[in-house]
Amino acid sequence: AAEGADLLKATQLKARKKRLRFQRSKIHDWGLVALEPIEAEDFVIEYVGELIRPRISDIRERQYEKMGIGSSYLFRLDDGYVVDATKRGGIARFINHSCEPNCYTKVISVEGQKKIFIYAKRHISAGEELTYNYKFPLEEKKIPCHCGSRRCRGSLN
Ligand SMILES: Nc1ncnc2c1ncn2[C@@H]1O[C@H](CN(CC[C@H](N)C(=O)O)CC2CN(Cc3cccs3)C2)[C@@H](O)[C@H]1O
Repeated sequence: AAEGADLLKATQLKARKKRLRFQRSKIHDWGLVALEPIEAEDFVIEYVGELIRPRISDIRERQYEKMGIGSSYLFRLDDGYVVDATKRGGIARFINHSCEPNCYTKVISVEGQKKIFIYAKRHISAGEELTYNYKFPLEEKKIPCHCGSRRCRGSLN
């Protein structure tokens, strides 16, 4: 019964899929833009990728670095697991970071499978670029942030 409810919930989330477009970003390379207004707390999109164990993600991260695809499309979960959208991923992987984001992410277990859902933090107008806080861990080597928001922290990590 619980499984069914989860599945139903996930399906309902899917049903309200928003019209989004992948295009050049003012923040970095490519980004995702809302083609229609999105209400606060609305479900926007799922961050689809492969769920991989911590060890595998370390190996892949080194691989991606070597292949020069820069910071990969790895979305780290709190328990160390990672959703890797590099090879098999949805367009959510193009959402950029902002220090004042208009979206936020939630990890929900659907039938025991962890999924990353992205919701609107506030009303988003058509034409706005979607952003969420990457919450990267602090590092020595800084990635400068170009979110352009007034309270920008200056770096992603
Ligand atoms: N507020 C920000 N300020 C500066 N840089 C940002 C910001 N927010 C995202 N970033 C960059 O974007 C990567 C996250 N990327 C999100 C989409 C990206 N815009 C894209 O076009 O692919 C995914 C990674 C995978 N990499 C492939 C590459 C494409 C071009 C050079 S490397 C980018 C991050 O790791 C950053 O390097």
